[in-house]
Amino acid sequence: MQYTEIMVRYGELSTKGRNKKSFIDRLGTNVRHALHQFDQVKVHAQQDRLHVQLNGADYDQVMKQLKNVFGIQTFSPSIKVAKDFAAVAKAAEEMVEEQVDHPITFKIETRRSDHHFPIDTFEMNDKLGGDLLHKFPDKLKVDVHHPDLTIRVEIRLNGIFLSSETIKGAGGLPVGTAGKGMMMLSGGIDSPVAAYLGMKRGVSMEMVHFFSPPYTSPQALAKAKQLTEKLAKYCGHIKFIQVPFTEIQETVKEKVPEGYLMTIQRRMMLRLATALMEKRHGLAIFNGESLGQVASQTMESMLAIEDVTNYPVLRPVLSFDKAEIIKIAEDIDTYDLSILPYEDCCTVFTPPSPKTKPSVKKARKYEQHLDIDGLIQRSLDGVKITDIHPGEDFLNQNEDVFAELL
Ligand SMILES: Nc1ncnc2c1ncn2[C@@H]1O[C@H](COP(=O)(O)OP(=O)(O)OP(=O)(O)O)[C@@H](O)[C@H]1O
Repeated sequence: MQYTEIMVRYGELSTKGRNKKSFIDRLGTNVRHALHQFDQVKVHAQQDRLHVQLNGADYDQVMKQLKNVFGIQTFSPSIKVAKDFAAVAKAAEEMVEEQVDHPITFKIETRRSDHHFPIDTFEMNDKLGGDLLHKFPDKLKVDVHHPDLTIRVEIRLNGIFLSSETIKGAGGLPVGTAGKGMMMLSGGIDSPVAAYLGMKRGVSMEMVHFFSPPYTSPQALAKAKQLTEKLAKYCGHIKFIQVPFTEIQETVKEKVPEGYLMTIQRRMMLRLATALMEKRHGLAIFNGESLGQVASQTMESMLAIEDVTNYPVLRPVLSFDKAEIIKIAEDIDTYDLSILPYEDCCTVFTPPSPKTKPSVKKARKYEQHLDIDGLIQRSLDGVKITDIHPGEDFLNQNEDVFAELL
């Protein structure tokens, strides 16, 4: 079928009242970004729908990219024909010929925004339905309630559009409409899922990754970058901020009682994320914590850790079970990467029995022995930022070393 455009239906954003225009504009920009490799494609973001004019581009390839754009409810490959019944009938016949190879039920669903067109919706349904029944008596039967195939006809000012498939989009809100967030990305299973869910609600994420050479290897860093690459397809590109954490961890280990090692390390991470956010104009910190999953993920622990920041700390997977998180990780293709063997900076310095109910008072007291400002500043001085795009390869540069680990 020579489709001429993909018709895109908006999701939740159509209910956003005054903000609707900026949401639609942002979605248009995001779709243009996602389709930038198709030179001939033109994107028109209008009030009720977004139209992707193919101008000869491969519709399958275009739809594959569209599936990753948040803010899209559904989309349909469509064919534009002249405003003339014979042209409509010809295109509908071609659709049936191509898509129907055994007897099915069908209906025609017409919408008419051009009220000057002489055939109204009822007449079009009737006439086109009759035409198809006449042409395919053995293949088609009408069922207006639960048809196997619905042929949609839209009569608009600039032409008549026919479509028969409705494909589910990624849902959510366009990335960028909720502002910028700093995602604490570890390389485990949970934080990439949390990043995905945050982006799905319109957050433009920057990844913050703490690494501790020589306790953590270059592969652990490469893995976090590769996870970022997997997520970049939802927004075009993502800034990856790698933050050296060795000196902080060594100092904390030396000076803080074992039960509070993890709490103080997390407080330091949060201080760093806060400093980066202030510099980079973010609005909230995101992490992959799920309530009760491990010692640091109790409410007491969250309270003791969040004590060091005034920014919201958002946890998109807070109430999910591990199995539910894994299911999303599999769906977004981060799971296999996340379970590769690696040593996270937290795992290396995790005490055998961290406090599950640390107190804010004690955490503050133990930190009195640390040069907090100096440690934070030296870590910030070593920050490196990379812009990561879909398709980039970080792991295979380390293939041999990985093979040894497996
Ligand atoms: N090296 C790191 N760099 C950045 N963030 C980290 C790092 N380690 C932990 N975090 C953040 O702290 C959260 C909790 O980490 P923790 O290791 O306790 O839990 P987890 O359940 O294993 O999470 P994940 O599967 O995301 O690693 C992570 O989800 C992540 O947001």
